[in-house]
Amino acid sequence: MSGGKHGTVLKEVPVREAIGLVLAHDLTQIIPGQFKGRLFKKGHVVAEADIPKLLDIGKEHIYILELGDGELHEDDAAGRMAAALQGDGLLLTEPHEGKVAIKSALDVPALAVIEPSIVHAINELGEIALATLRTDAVVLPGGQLAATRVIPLFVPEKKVAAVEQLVRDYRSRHEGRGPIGLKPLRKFRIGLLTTGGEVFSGRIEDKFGPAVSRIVESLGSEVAEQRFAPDDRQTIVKEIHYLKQQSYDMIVVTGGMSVDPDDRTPAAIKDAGAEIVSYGTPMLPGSMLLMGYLEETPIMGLPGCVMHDPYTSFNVLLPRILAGETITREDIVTMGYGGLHTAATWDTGIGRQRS
Ligand SMILES: Nc1nc2c(c(=O)[nH]1)N[C@H]1C(S)=C(S)[C@@H](COP(=O)(O)OP(=O)(O)OC[C@H]3O[C@@H](n4cnc5c(N)ncnc54)[C@H](O)[C@@H]3O)O[C@H]1N2
Ligand code: MOO
Repeated sequence: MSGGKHGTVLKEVPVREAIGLVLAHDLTQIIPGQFKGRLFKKGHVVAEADIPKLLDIGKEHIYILELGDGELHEDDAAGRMAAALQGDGLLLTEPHEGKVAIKSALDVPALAVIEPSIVHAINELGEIALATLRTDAVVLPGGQLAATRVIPLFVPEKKVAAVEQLVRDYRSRHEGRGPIGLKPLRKFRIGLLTTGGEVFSGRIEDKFGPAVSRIVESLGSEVAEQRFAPDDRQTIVKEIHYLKQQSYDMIVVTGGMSVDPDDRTPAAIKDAGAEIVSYGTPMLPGSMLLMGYLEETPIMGLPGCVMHDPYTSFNVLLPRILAGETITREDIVTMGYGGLHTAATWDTGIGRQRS
């Protein structure tokens, strides 16, 4: 018998003597490659047939728990933290093994909007955990963006009250908005201009159109029209003006973004009258990307890598634009830190070395 700080009583009972007793928490089974999840639910009354299953998952003893004053069971604590964090467009799962998932309730993709300082302050409290995606990550319909978790089987209620207070304070400073939220992506109709003499003449098949469409459609938007131009500055300018005339929500120009004499796109985007936020983006792949605005219309120049690299600066910026954000020079500048995606790394093993 061991007493918790606030009078909680935890009693260890050998599994073979536990028939008829009530489980104090969910019990997890893991079969690598096949299953990880709850084998027994909190509150389950142990029956004789359960004994071999309990022994199979390594349980020689089970806990009988009597919570003291001022303490919360892991499931209740995780549930209360998640409830404090819940806001528009979010839904919570049932507490499970001391954990609650916070998911998107939206039927469109959305941008995660997460305040890191509050996440840090909550985790600073200890014994409880809040894990989130990084802010600006894309959350698909029904996708998860955060989870609350309690580390011990029971925690002082005042820890949970401290989380609730942190979130309340944040909300009062931000018109009721919580530190974890979603910005739905709008459905954009995009005008696409593909440059390159080798494509224009039919020498090679266009691979940019399908690549851009796939990315754009995965976020719920569409390429409404695709035009083609040779590597001629005046023609590219004329085509950009044509797309602007059609009132598309955004203009994307592909190819001709680097340093060859035939790379006319950046100069043409400027000549078309665009305000250039940045030509050059400190991220690899996608360093030759251009971000600008033609009046209020976002315009991007996409380098060749977008055709064949699965994750480039286009994947970082496009969701933010679809969420209605205006990209600033500072947004571009800060992409360099953490922006190297071409190296083979130990944690993913999926990167490739490029020159
Ligand atoms: N000396 C340097 N070389 C390169 C630099 C650099 O800064 N200095 N930058 C590199 C980076 S980063 C990229 S990305 C690539 C590509 O840049 P571009 O956007 O200028 O691409 P292009 O030169 O127009 O074409 C490259 C390659 O891709 C083919 N292509 C282009 N468009 C299409 C299309 N619609 N469908 C199919 N294939 C297409 C094109 O035929 C070329 O083979 O430059 C690096 N090099
Ligand atoms: O713009 Mo390049 O893409 O860095 O590969």
